[in-house]
Amino acid sequence: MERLGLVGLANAGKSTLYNALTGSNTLVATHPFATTESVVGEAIVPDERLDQLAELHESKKLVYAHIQVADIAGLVSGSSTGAGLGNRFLGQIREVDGIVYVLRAFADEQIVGDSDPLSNLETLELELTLADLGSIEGTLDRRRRAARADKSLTAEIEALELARDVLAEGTPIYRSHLGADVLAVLHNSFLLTNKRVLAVINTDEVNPHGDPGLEAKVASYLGADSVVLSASLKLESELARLNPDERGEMLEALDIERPALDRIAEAAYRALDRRTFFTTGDKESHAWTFRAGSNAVVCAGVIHSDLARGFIRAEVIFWKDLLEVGSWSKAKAAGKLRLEGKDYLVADGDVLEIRFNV
Ligand SMILES: Nc1ncnc2c1ncn2[C@@H]1O[C@H](COP(=O)(O)OP(=O)(O)OP(=O)(O)O)[C@@H](O)[C@H]1O
Ligand SMILES: [Mg+2]
Repeated sequence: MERLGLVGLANAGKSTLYNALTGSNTLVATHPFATTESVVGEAIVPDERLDQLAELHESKKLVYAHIQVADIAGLVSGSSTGAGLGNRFLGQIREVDGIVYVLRAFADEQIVGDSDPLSNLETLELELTLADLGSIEGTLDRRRRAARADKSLTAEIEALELARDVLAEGTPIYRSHLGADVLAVLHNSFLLTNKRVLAVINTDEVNPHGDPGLEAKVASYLGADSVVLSASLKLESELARLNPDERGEMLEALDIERPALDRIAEAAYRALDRRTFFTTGDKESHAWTFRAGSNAVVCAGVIHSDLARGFIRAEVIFWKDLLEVGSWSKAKAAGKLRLEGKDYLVADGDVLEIRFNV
């Protein structure tokens, strides 16, 4: 399962977000470095399409997609050289597939820390970039030594040098414009900045909608297709604890259309290139996760390896079309189910039934 790491300065609100996303109860405290060991939990990726499909078929069970979330110890300026909790948590960041920068914008004199999201972001990026620079220089040394006996390493060394130059300028790999061939080489280097990033600006409770101008600044800093969201994570964590009725009332009173948590989970899922197909019926409606660009056999294998092994064909209808027709059996009777073969590229939102024989 894909894992998202929450990265931020001490007291930025990472554990608050972690608890809200995963329904956990990890320590949230006003003192910095409350989190010393990273913890990993699972967050539901809410999906209204699944809700509607389940309603249509009166499914007894609903299974949402999930992503893993890791709460990581706070960074400080100098972390890459061992300050604060130092290098320990850098290893924890290495293990995640994508990073959520938690940027503090809320002000509270009782809680130490800087409330300027852009300067938060600069500090965080610099630490990750310096850590990458150190590790890539180590790799380069080793590869150069190995290359004396093995000329086939020349191309790899050139790619590493390009990445080193980018990092030395203070630019993280994710906004470096390095070519795909270089990125492919870097894949083996387990860098911290060679990952997808998202940013969450953690606002004051009185201002849950945030500041669009600030959001735009953070987005332009992070680069063209970056995702930046604003939320008061304290408020969100309180909302997450309410029952659905109370939550609905509260959201309405605060004029919040969708909880930020839902938007964060969904944006992270998409940023990690995850997509969803569904299976649905009276027993169960199920959201299955696949990597964007997968074909029907690969998706069949997500459900069960037997379905991939014995794949014959897939019956497919887009979720919206299924809702319009009224049910799977009506869609079948009306000839609205498409028959697709192994190579069919499954679309986000497709409803599938796999025909197979083992
Ligand atoms: N939007 C907010 N408004 C006001 N207070 C907040 C907000 N978000 C978090 N806090 C408070 O800030 C403090 C620090 O939060 P939290 O423990 O989640 O930070 P953290 O990033 O996990 O810190 P650490 O790096 O020390 O583990 C807590 O007291 C929390 O209640
Ligand atoms: Mg914490």
